[in-house]
Amino acid sequence: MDQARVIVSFGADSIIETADGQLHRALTRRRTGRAIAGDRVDWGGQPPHQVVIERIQPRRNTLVRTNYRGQERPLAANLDQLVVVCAPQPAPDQRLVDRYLVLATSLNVDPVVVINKSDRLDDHDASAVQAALAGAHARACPIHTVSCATGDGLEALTAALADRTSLLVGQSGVGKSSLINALVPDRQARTQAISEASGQGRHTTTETTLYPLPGGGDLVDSPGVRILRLAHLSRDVIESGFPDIAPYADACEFRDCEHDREPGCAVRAAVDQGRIDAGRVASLQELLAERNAG
Ligand SMILES: Nc1nc2c(ncn2[C@@H]2O[C@H](COP(=O)(O)OP(=O)(O)OP(=O)(O)O)[C@@H](O)[C@H]2O)c(=O)[nH]1
Ligand SMILES: [Zn+2]
Repeated sequence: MDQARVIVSFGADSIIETADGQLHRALTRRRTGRAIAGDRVDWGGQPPHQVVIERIQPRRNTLVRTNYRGQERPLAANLDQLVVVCAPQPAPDQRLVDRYLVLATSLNVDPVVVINKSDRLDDHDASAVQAALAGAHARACPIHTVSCATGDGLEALTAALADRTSLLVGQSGVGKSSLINALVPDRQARTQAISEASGQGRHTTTETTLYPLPGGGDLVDSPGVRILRLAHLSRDVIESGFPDIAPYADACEFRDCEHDREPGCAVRAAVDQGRIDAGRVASLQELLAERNAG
């Protein structure tokens, strides 16, 4: 059986890239289940028609989107790295950065931070960005400062992405599309090839898509993950996304302490003593509250 990588999927159809670099539209059998971007699959049939995914290889992890009812939809599989993109504009949002760091923990992947638009980064912006990245500092994440406009820092980032499958996340306008364009020089041709392979003029730009990088590794762009619900995660997973707070949380008097005004709250005490960042605690509280509400 031949092996391939799933590039994008829509319903029961997928576009797969075979070992020889060809893109084919492939069908999934009902018993095989739905393939998603990043899946490694065994396929058979007669390209370019009647290509069938016979088996989806076991996934290392699965990125899921959860709707407000708690229903999960798988978006991408086999991620190695979460690239959190931020920029001086739009102003970085610490709560969102902290949510992405928890997402990385829940997927068991390494977070990497990219500060884009270095060409626009003055001292005032730089300190606002650093403040929002308190969680990245606490977790000792690699941080790459780059500019898609000037090319500054892109070489070092390319090296950090080599041979790994990296999911790009970040708020709207930070430059995720610009980064993909800068790192995947044949992106336009690729998008064209995907739409030709898919036939029927399928609209694939809103679907989670995998882009192979010329220097090895892949980038995953997932518009669906921009709405980030984490209410389905366990308290343990959420807390392990906060290694700077976890030791104090363990010392709170109540196991389900919300680190608000509970007596014997070691987290509050640590904030008062300047040992942990108050913004980080606010992020943790927000996630725990959503969990309790959900
Ligand atoms: N000055 C400067 N502007 C940049 C840089 N990178 C991207 N931009 C600009 O920032 C704006 C947003 O970039 P996009 O790449 O569309 O951002 P995005 O994160 O993909 O946005 P969404 O698709 O809404 O999620 C565009 O006007 C880009 O031209 C950079 O390095 N420097
Ligand atoms: Zn507490």
